[in-house]
Amino acid sequence: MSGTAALPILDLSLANSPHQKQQLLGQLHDALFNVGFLYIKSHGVAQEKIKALTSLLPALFDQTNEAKASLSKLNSPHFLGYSGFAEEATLGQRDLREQFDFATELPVVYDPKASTSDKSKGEDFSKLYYRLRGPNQWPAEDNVPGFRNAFLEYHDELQALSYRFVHLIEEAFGIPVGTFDAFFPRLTSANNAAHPRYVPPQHRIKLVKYPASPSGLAREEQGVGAHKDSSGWLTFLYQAGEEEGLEVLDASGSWIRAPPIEGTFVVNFGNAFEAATEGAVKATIHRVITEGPRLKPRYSIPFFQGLPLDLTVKEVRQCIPEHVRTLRPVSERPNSLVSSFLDSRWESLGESQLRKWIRSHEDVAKKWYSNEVISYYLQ
Ligand SMILES: O=C(O)CCC(=O)C(=O)O
Ligand SMILES: [Fe+2]
Repeated sequence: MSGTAALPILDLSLANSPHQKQQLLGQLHDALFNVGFLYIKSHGVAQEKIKALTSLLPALFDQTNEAKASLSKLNSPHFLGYSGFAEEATLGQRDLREQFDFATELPVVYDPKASTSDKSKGEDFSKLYYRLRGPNQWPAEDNVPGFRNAFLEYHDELQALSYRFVHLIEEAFGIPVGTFDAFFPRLTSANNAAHPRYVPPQHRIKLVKYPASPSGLAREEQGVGAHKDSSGWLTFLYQAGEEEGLEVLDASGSWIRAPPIEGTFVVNFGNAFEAATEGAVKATIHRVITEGPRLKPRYSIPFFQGLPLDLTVKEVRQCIPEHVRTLRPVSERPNSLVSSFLDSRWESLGESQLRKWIRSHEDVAKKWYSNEVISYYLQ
């Protein structure tokens, strides 16, 4: 049974007034360290850009099966593209949803033969995990007119929001604004000239459809099983429409509903964030269920803020003072912190991401990666 205890809703416009900002930072501190899940409103993302993308979701999913199959993730060593209904599983059970995985539109960089002279410029793309980075599979413009443009504009808005929000987190942590900026170098010519220490990250955006179930269900069905987000640093989830289903596990082990609230995004923290803060901020477990009749499909759009693939959790930790990392007593830190990040083999984000994608999409992995690589990451 799920509860209805309210999750915090933070009004980001309070950041514009020096007086009210302290109130916002106090609420953010509480949401970070005590709740691990929150809504944000007045977030500055233009409503018409959200609408431009969400209004195309029915057309995107209503493409013919043939058109969708032509965009299958199987075509992509970057694990980008379409996964059909119930093709993925969480906790050994099928997730009753279909989805498109998109990302920041970027060219392939992986170069297994990168020379040492390239390395001296900080451009060594020989590591296998750089193969995760690459371009999207776009639907044909005739099938979903305007999609590419709407997606790219939405992406840019969300990227900007995610960087603004990281600045607020820095303030809530009591560390200088801009501490994490090195992880998010902007893709500008000026930056390229200066060779930033890290390669700008690729963010991932999933477009998800949970079907209608007009007759209701005898028992709860799994839209997506209980999980922590493993794709990024922060997640900004847009729930399009009024259909419910998202639930969050609270500290006492009860499921709390997180229904769509107009004009908001839900924000939560990924595994890397939990590992970097040594569990002071939790990657809160959440799931999507279908309970009873749902007359319309439910659409959602999680934006997973990426990090540079060569960044290690140790490097991030060095930017977070000990007094922040130890805010949660050892006894309350989640056991799952013995996550892949604490195994030195997967310490860099790229290693842990490649492991995650190979484990969750063995069919794609088999097509693009060697048996040796697959068995290494499946151990
Ligand atoms: O669809 C939703 O509301 C949440 C989806 C989700 O948690 C995920 O894809 O990681
Ligand atoms: Fe999630």
